[in-house]
Amino acid sequence: MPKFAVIVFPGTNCDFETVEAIKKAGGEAERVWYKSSLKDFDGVVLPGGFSYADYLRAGAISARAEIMEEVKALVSEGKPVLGICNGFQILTESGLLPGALRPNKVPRFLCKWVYLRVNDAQTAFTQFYKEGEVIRMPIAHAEGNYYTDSPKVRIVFQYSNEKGNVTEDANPNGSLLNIAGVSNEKGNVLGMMPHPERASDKWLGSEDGLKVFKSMVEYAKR
Ligand SMILES: NC(=O)CC[C@H](N)C(=O)O
Repeated sequence: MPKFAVIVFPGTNCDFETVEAIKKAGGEAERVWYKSSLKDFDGVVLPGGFSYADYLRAGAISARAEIMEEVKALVSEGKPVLGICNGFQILTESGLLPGALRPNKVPRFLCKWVYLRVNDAQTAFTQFYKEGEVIRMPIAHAEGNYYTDSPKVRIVFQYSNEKGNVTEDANPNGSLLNIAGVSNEKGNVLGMMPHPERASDKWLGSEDGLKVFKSMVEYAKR
């Protein structure tokens, strides 16, 4: 069974839920304090929260922690690395994903349910979805306004309406092309602002996020 490290920085707050979601998806998972080592793990999840209180820019300080060098090594070995919300911010700040997450267009914290269109079902985290599938998950962020000028990016999730139309109305934060999640060219690093772990059981209001973890667990078995 593949084993995942869920890295905990000072201020991380979605680590327990993320561990539960990975276990439900059939993997093993452990919370790993950022001063530890990543030996013996088949993949990594950087969960959400407010690491270092979003000081300077969200994710900027965590991105410079020593453990991120180990994360980079795992990425080059082809292992799956998922960043959720603050984790996505850490991935862009560390250069593991292109682009940046700027303050929301309306500069305040947004907490609400959104619809997403799956644009790329070929990554390590989306192989169990269908291209064009519409899924529902919560967002909770102040700095989720994604921008990039890099062509080396795969658009994985886009904010859409219920029918899957990628419209301006459906864009909560001003992201370029309604981008909610991107991966690297190889498809083994995914960053996403919506929270799949908060949509991983019916009693949470949706289990549409579970396939992110199921896909990742399956990919890590290879
Ligand atoms: N839920 C989160 O991970 C929040 C991320 C970050 N602290 C922000 O507000 O943008």
